[in-house]
Amino acid sequence: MNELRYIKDVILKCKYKYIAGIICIFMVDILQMVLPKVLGVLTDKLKSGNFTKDDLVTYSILIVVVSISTAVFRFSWRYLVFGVSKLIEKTIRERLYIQYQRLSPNYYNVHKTGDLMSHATNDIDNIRMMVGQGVALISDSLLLPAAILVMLILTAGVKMTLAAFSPMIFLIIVVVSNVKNMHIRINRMQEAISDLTEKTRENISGIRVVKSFVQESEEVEKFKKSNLHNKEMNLKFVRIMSTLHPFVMAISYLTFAITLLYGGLKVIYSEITIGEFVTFAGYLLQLIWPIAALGWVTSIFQKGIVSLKRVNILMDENPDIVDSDDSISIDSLDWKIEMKHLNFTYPESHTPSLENINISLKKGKTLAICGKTGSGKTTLINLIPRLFNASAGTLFIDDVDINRISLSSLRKNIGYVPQDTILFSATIKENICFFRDFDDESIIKAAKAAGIHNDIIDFPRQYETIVGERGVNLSGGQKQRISIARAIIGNPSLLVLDDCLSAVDTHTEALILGALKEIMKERTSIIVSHRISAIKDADEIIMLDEGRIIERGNHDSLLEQKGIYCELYQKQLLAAKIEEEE
Ligand SMILES: Nc1ncnc2c1ncn2[C@@H]1O[C@H](COP(=O)(O)OP(=O)(O)OP(=O)(O)O)[C@@H](O)[C@H]1O
Repeated sequence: MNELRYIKDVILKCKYKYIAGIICIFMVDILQMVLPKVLGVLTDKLKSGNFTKDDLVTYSILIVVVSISTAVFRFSWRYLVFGVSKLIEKTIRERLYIQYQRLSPNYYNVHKTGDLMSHATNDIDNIRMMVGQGVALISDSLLLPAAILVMLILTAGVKMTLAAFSPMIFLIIVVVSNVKNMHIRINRMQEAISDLTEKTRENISGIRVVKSFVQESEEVEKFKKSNLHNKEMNLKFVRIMSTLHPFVMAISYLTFAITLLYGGLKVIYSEITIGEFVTFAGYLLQLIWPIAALGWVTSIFQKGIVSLKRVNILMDENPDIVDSDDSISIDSLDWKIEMKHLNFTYPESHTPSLENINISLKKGKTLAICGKTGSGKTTLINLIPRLFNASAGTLFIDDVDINRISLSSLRKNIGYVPQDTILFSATIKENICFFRDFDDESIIKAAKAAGIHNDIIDFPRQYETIVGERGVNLSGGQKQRISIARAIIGNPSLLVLDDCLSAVDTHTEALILGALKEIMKERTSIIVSHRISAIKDADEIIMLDEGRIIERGNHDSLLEQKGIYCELYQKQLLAAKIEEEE
């Protein structure tokens, strides 16, 4: 079964446990055959008046032994089969997580987070149910009726057994004809829960925006719609199961009725004894459970297969940004960056986001990128750590085509501060180190350079303060500065700051840039900013507009050009003056 391709190795590794578990289920089923037989023999003995005290003791001991053995085998199969299912669950969850790390950033642009989260929760639960409960139930549903069938034939012959089993043909027809329908409904149920997860995630992460735009009731309405859709999808599935279950139960009782009629007649005509009839009826009563479980098993397997298919699609996905076959690892790069006639269009877009970009940035120099929102600044710098791939022959680091440099050696050398600051639920120290090994001295040095050290030592637990939902609430500017400390602590060869000082005031910005100057002196740097004050000291400044460089030079030469840069500078000067006067 190709659907099992990502868990086949774990199943094979645990095959002996699985087999032992199934043997234990079989033993439970065999032991269940003893009680009806004992009841039948006792009935015949009582009727014939041959029942002795010795019989009483023998049969009582037999029943106790059977009960204890059944309990031991029940415990064993649960321990073995559920143990395997837990291991499969853990392995597939781990593999999924590794796959999330492998996939390229663009994958996350085109797939909903709710969908990805639902793979890691609902789908994995369904797979665990299938390989645990599902396997146990299906074994029971096949082995127990098989054992019962043998015992029935031995007790009352083939004819009576066939008569009792005949209603089951309908059962098989109904279950088989519903399988496709169940598959479709389960798929829709999974899609509905993914949508609901996405809505909840979006609302929680955007709660501040929702509140500031007074959109709470609209959000509740949107959620109610999605919740209702989820309920309807679930109800459609429940409807199938609700018709299936009573039908299954009716079939089991019909089986029992046929037995009573047919078996009763046989007793009347003395073809079988009352004891044999009691045994036969006892076996048939035991048949009710596996028949009833059939609907449940079908649903567990259907859900598991749908979820496996969904997870497999994600696992089959290959990242589009990988090391090339001839990739080279360079750790001591000079970090001379060159872009030659570089054009870039996003995979899902038809309009280019960058056109004919030519840049030459030498080691130790600073390039500043300025431009209106949407002009292509972030796109340009995202090409350097290869978050997106530039076309071959357009982007070079130290004269080596970037596509030939191994991803890890490239990214390890870049200190990147993104526009959106992300801090993890951990201590400030861990957020700066980002789980790499640095001594306290380096951490403090980086924090000082990022202008956040004084803020940190004011917190009661200083560097051990937990940030995030359960910890201290940091201001936007504080988060940005921790993010800068994280980027510079590793002593990167290239420092990339993507508009990361937007949340601090111009005074703090000047302080941070002053401290960073020392660090930037030794390495190549790229700063993206809307504020002229943040970029005016750069060796080269480029102005982007609709993906093209429209002006370039240093601060003085750009002012002389009296173009857009100069206009922006005048506007910002005026705004600063007004602010000061106020
Ligand atoms: N993942 C993406 N897929 C498709 N188009 C994108 C994607 N990201 C950005 N774009 C488009 O590329 C263009 C440049 O966007 P980019 O984010 O680089 O601008 P920016 O100058 O950094 O803007 P801002 O100052 O607002 O951050 C825009 O037209 C934007 O809509």
